[in-house]
Amino acid sequence: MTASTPVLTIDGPSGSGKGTISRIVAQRLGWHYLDSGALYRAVGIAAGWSDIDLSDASALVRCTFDTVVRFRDDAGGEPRVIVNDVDATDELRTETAGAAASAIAAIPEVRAALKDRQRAFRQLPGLVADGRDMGTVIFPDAAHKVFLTASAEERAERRYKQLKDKGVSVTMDGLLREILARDARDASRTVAPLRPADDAVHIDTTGLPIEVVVARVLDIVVGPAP
Ligand SMILES: Nc1ncnc2c1ncn2[C@@H]1O[C@H](COP(=O)(O)OP(=O)(O)O)[C@@H](O)[C@H]1O
Ligand SMILES: Nc1ccn([C@H]2C[C@H](O)[C@@H](COP(=O)(O)OP(=O)(O)O)O2)c(=O)n1
Repeated sequence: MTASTPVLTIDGPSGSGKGTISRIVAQRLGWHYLDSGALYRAVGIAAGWSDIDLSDASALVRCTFDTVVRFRDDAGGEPRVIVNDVDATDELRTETAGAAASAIAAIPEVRAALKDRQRAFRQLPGLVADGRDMGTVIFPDAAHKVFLTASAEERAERRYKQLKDKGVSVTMDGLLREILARDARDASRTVAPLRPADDAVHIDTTGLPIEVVVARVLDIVVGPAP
């Protein structure tokens, strides 16, 4: 990692479009991509595989050190995520994994254990980093910072469509409740809470098509398209 390697941080709540926008922008810029939420999700599901209780902080910290996460490109699709040699991509995207990740992410030692692993993604020619504390804690010196939001209703609707397309059976009411609960937990924890960096550009994506958000973010990094 070098401090001179450019970083674009994209933080925001669940369903604001961080992953989608980050992946497209990283591809257009030819930069690396860090999905930091996948690391927390991976520890959450690895803890589940080992029957570790989500209230057992010391076992969760050991599990964080023991969990090996690898990202494998999938020819333009969503990268596959390999957890301890198992392709866990589909299990990682479930709301159960998201809730487990949010719970373990409130443990300061778990966050500390993942810090260097996240910073190691900072490699030339540049990095797009997506999460909750990318601009505030992991890459506070990033040259470009974005904070994405959207109304909770629209975020729940996006997640509903996304999960329905994958054949997962969910209800809008249940998803909205889960999103609001996760927002509250991520924003209220004492360590690295979900909040915009002071120097982040806010983009409210409610009603904005993906391509418009991508263009605004690219504009922040490289200036307006000719
Ligand atoms: N601006 C947008 N308008 C409509 N749908 C969007 C927009 N941004 C993202 N989506 C869709 O919403 C879903 C959740 O997006 P995702 O990138 O996974 O959000 P996050 O990483 O913030 O949780 C995906 O199905 C994605 O295609
Ligand atoms: N940098 C990060 C990334 C994720 N987390 C925690 C908090 C989130 O609710 C969970 C899951 O994050 P993830 O970005 O994968 O979830 P969404 O795609 O936004 O629904 O992990 C975190 O605390 N810090």
